[in-house]
Amino acid sequence: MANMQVVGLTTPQEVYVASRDRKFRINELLVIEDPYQGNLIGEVVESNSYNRFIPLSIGNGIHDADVIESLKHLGYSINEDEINIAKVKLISEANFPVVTGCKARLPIFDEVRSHLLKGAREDGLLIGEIKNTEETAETMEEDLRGLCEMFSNGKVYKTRNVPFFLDLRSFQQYPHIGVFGGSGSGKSFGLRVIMEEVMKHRFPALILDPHYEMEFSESQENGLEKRDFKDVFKKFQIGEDIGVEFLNLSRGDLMALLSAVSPLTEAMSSAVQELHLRGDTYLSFSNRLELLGEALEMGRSRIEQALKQDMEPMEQEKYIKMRQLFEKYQNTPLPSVQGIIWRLRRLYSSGLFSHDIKPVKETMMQGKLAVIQGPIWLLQVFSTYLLSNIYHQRRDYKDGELKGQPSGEYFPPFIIATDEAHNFAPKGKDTATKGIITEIAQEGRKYGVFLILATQRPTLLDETVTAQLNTKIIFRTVRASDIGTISEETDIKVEEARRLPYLPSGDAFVSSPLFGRTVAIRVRFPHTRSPHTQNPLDEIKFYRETSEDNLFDAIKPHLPIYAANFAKAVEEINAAAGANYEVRTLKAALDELVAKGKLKKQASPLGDIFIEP
Ligand SMILES: Nc1ncnc2c1ncn2[C@@H]1O[C@H](COP(=O)(O)OP(=O)(O)OP(=O)(O)O)[C@@H](O)[C@H]1O
Repeated sequence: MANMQVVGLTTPQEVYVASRDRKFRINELLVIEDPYQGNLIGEVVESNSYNRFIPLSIGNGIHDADVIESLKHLGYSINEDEINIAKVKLISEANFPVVTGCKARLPIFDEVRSHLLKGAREDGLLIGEIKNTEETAETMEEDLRGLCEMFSNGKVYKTRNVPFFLDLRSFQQYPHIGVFGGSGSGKSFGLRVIMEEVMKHRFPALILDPHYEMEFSESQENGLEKRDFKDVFKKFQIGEDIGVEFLNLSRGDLMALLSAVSPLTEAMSSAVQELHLRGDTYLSFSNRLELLGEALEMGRSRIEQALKQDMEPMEQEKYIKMRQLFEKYQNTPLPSVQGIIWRLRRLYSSGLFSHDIKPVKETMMQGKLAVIQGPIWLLQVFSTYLLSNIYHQRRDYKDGELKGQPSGEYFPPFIIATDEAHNFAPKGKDTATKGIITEIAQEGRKYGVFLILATQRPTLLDETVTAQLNTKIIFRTVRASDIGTISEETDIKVEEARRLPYLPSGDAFVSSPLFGRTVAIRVRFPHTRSPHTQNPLDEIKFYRETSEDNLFDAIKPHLPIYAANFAKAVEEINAAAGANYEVRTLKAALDELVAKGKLKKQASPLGDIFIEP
């Protein structure tokens, strides 16, 4: 075993450890054998190596002199040996400064189990591995070994480190999770892994998916273990599979929907207040608005005049209705009515009002993941309604149960996840969704409703919400303002914050009150992949090849093709290949097949002939 010793000045929080024959790795845990205080556990936060070619200087130099002095005392020859020095932070503060010169060593698993594993394994979401714990993992029990697959340098392999679990049971105490990281940092992989784990536990969940990437039916090609999630998630497109039932909208819901399209002016809000009536369907509400709009445009005298004309009874009825509306709502400004109308039309044309949220609820009731897809504006509109609806159903059920008078239909605890969370709960701006997300962030715990919010820009996320995210998973972050926010909002150490811009994709720090410190992890390789992982270059190649194959199959029966009967061939080939060639483009495509050697071209007195090679 490597020889390691505490060197230099020590404090109850921090020591330097030196070794001649072992390089220290950042975030590894060490046991410091203090003769008076017993064994103390510390974590390497900085690691340096020196030899005679590199002058010895540590950190800001304060410790130089006494570190060198004590190295000499301990028998190191500063000018000859390689010396490895680690800055080590004690995980729990010691009572006194650590004794200089005392021995340090790598821990066996049982000594550090409580710092690495929390909760029962069967309740854990297996997120990945704890960095630099190989040696300690060797003393770990068999059934904790090699639990997940990792991916590095193009290779997939079983982890050799201690696994990292997030304890699902502890969500009740520390409910919400933030996932932060810049572009390409591994945030989407991370979110995917979390959702896969949630599905493994059959915990009801929904995810808002503005990027159309949360698809779990395709396995990673190079994964070792295949896992099928096809039966435990369901994808819904807003406006196509799901929507909101207009009849069930409260006035508040309706206003939230309209304002999610574009913020409502005060005049518009009060117009909605007046014009939306209990029991309104989309048709009755929109008719009322359209007629009122027309009436306000015409004005009273022109309506009266129109009514004096001879007209069809239907027409007459319309003008009578317009007159009534005019009398009742004449003080409503026309631009407000028009503003509401176009917002309403936008919602209608999205298909939102042609469906309901039943399929989402059913999916969640069955302990599955509902993936909700749509453009971000529509997701905002829809999720406001959806989240309020299911959260309040859960809350009412639970409150009823507590009061001993169960009311309402049962709805299970659930998880809500989203990427681009700063769009749903932005700092300093009101959006339709912000209210409900803040409410869940603050009170969801009581009802077993948990948030997983991912964003590239933690600084743009509403502070109240950020403050409620107990567990934060932090990937590579480059922007100084975001590093600032992260430093303020987590217990991440200065040394770790400094490393944030350089973390490799897939590495992250997890800051969680459950661990009481930041844990450095690498996220496991997901079982499934996003539908966008195909390289655009491959996509083009694939498309070209398949369309060439299709064309070849379609022309085969027509070979040989003479230039003279090209026009006739085009029609038949288009019909057979479902294509849209013209004489000119077909000729070009055939020439390309000739160039590829799939066809041959012969010159003849009647023009070119294409034949099989
Ligand atoms: N846990 C991981 N293990 C191995 N490789 C990873 C891991 N996470 C990410 N990567 C690599 O980094 C790439 C980018 O990761 P990912 O798509 O998750 O980034 P991102 O942070 O979500 O970026 P964006 O926000 O732009 O989508 C992946 O395609 C993959 O090659």
